[in-house]
Amino acid sequence: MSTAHLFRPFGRFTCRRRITLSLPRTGTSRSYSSITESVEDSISTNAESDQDVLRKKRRTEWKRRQHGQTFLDHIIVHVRGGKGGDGCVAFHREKFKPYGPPSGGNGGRGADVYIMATPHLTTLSSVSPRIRGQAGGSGQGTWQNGRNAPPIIIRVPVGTIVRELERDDQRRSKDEYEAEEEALEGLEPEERKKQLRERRWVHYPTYADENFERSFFKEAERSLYREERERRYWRRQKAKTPIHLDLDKSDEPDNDVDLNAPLGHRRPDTMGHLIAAGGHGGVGNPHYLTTENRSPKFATRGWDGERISLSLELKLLADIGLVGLPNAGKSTLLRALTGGRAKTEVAGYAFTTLNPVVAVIRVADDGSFEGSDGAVYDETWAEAQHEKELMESGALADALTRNQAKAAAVDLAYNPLESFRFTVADNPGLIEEASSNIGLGHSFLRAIERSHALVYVIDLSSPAPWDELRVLRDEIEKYKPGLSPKARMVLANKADLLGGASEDGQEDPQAVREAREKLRKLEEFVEREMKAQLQDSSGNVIGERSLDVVPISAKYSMNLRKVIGLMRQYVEEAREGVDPFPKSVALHDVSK
Ligand SMILES: Nc1nc2c(ncn2[C@@H]2O[C@H](COP(=O)(O)OP(=O)(O)OP(=O)(O)O)[C@@H](O)[C@H]2O)c(=O)[nH]1
Ligand SMILES: [Mg+2]
Repeated sequence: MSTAHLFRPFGRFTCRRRITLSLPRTGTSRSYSSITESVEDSISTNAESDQDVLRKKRRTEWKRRQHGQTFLDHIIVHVRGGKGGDGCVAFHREKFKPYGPPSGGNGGRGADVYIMATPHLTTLSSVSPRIRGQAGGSGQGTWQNGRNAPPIIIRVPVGTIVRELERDDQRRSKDEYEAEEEALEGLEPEERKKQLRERRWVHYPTYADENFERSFFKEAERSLYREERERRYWRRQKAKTPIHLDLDKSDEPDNDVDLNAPLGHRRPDTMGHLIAAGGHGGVGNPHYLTTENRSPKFATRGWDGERISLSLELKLLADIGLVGLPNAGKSTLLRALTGGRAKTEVAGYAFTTLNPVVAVIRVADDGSFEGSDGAVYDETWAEAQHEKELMESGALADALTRNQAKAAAVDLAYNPLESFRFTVADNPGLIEEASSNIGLGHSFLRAIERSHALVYVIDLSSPAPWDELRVLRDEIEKYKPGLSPKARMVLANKADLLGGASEDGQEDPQAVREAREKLRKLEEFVEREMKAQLQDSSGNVIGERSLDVVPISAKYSMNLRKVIGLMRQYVEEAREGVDPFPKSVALHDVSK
């Protein structure tokens, strides 16, 4: 290849070696030169026409619709605590005791709803969008109280941010009081009063009208409404400080206690964080027994549980996050680093990647990795097209299927002794003014917020790659101040396009000089303007760190060993001293 001059100081490989295109599904490979014409033909004829770009876009969208539900990183959940059970109106009956005392039991408590971070989950897709706590059991005669409903635990992956939706948020569902108001809306005052009473009181059969006339009942009703006003006041106070939890640590208990064990069995200390309390049970008629009223014929119904709407947002945990403008080649790089295993779409238009994709990189003892065989990673569409052509021409008729290949344990699979693994997140492209919600906005950057290190991917073939870097740094800093010093490396991608490669592989000395000059300028810029300030825990600046600049070609898998080596070093440094199995209870930050 004509770009050897750029990589020479960085990598060990020889750039003139034969590059082969391996097709991961079949294992067939053939010389790169023999397939380039067909691939290039298809690119040149297809890339130009708008219709084809549109077709590719439609295909990506179709794929997203097909597979989009398997991974969820944001969901709105409407939660209801269980309703309390109703109190009971009953009188004790016994032989020779015609007028026994009131004996109605109290209702049981409705289910509380908890949220718990667990390391066993990786996506929010198992969380149901509507969660309803079970109602408490109703009280019964002979002083039998109703059963308390078992609590519900919503399990979410570690790294989930839980936010209660604000009162003015359109997506919020009604709380318990608003729901009642809505049900009574438009009713005549008399009818409204009747319904309100119906929702609060249980009467001894046929005694309802008589109860309403009695002063005991009126007194009880006044005191109930007083209590309710108080409750409503506290509920409003509570809503002023919405729930905001950053579940960064596992809440799972240490031992093997069964969280779903029936009541009465030993329970762990923590069930996570209480987010919606169940309603209290109503009280039975003995509660209203006084010296004046010896046979109260009414009891109260259970209270509604709390209703809240939560937004759950998952911050992915990738060790390294790739950040770059659209079309810089981030997805191509991720595919190259994983030997094509990372299923992330690659195409020549902006915003191909719409969701973050996290892939695991496995590194062997000798520094090799799955993509280190020098394969070519073209646009996914072009590869699929090529594979289709091979299929149609019958070239794959005798090829082993994936399962056969596995069974035969042929050396198609990358299977060396793995010595280190880490995760890398590919992100949608970031553009200038993303903070003003231009392009895809910033929302996806949460995926890399918890990364140990960030890596900028820029297009070296663009006229001024340093401008790209400036935009990226500023946007990241705008998104979260203090995030940009996490950047450790600048990958100058598409280096293969520089150097004036001609058909016969000859280098153009003038173009080579220009390419070298451009790289040098980029390095100078990084050294001058991109230095990261290192701070100690109390915020004092303790030094500066320069970023590594590595020219690569993601498409032709060039210089990637060097990249892997550096990434490994960053991850090792960051993991040092970090407890791999943090266990403490997550913060409950209600300050917002
Ligand atoms: N010549 C050359 N082309 C490359 C290289 N890396 C990526 N490309 C091409 O650049 C285009 C964009 O690549 P992607 O990997 O989809 O870029 P991206 O940064 O993921 O883009 P978005 O997902 O839109 O943000 C595709 O046509 C790739 O084939 C490279 O090293 N050399
Ligand atoms: Mg992409």
